[in-house]
Amino acid sequence: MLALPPTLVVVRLCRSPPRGWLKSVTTTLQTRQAVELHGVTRRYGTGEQTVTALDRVSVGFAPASFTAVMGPSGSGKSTLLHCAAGLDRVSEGRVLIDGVELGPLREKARTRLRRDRIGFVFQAFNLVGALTAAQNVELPLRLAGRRAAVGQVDAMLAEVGLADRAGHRPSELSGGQQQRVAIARALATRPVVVFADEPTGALDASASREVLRLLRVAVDRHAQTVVMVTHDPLAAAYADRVLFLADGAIVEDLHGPHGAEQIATRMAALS
Ligand SMILES: Nc1ncnc2c1ncn2[C@@H]1O[C@H](COP(=O)(O)OP(=O)(O)OP(=O)(O)O)[C@@H](O)[C@H]1O
Repeated sequence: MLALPPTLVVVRLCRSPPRGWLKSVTTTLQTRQAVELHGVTRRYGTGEQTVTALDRVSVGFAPASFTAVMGPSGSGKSTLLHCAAGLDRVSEGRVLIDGVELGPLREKARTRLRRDRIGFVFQAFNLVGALTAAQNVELPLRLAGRRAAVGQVDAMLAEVGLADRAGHRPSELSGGQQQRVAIARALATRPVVVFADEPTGALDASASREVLRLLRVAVDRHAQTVVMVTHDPLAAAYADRVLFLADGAIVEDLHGPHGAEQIATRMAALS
């Protein structure tokens, strides 16, 4: 079957006299964003204790793009990620994943959408300690009520270079290997978007490079969208775009690949 690109096709039909026949058909092709935030505000607390963690943020993340989100501590990076992923409710504004607006969804539908279209990678790996690497990778499929196709889990593990570790539990793997299992798990359902919160924060330089390479492969080979929070300019240099946050707002949107030094310079200038 022909795989259509993720585009939104808007067809406008205009009725016109005298016979009510179709006068014109206008077809507009417009690229749909994998993730969209429109005027998103997130406040915590009430009264004088109110903290505005995100302040009217509007941003879109294109299909098959890799974005790094940077900014000083407390600037709203994790809040942005959690609101975009539907893990946190927004105070104002709208969030769309793959064209579906999260706001009106009930919790069950929201969970299903997260399960089917979103992958997560966290700094702390968050693997299930009692399960093997293969069982961890298969978990999101099982939670979605699906069974992995024959060889699917092995293929995912091979893709992250861990074909020979399928039967190992997380405690028997290094930090870098655990994070690679977490990436295989995040990608198992072939989600539209992968949100990564400091995925290299707990890793050494060589394990970090491998994790970032795998996220890059998800974008370049599988056309997935990656949004990654990081403090590390070296990690951000793997992205196509760097968003800088300050006080809950986007203060710079750097497009195109940039070197780590350039990113570090921008970051220093903004903080
Ligand atoms: N559940 C919460 N209750 C109250 N305030 C919160 C909550 N979560 C975040 N905040 C506040 O919102 C602001 C943004 O927090 P957030 O965690 O998004 O920042 P961050 O840029 O990810 O920081 P860091 O780099 O330190 O992880 C901070 O001032 C934080 O204290």
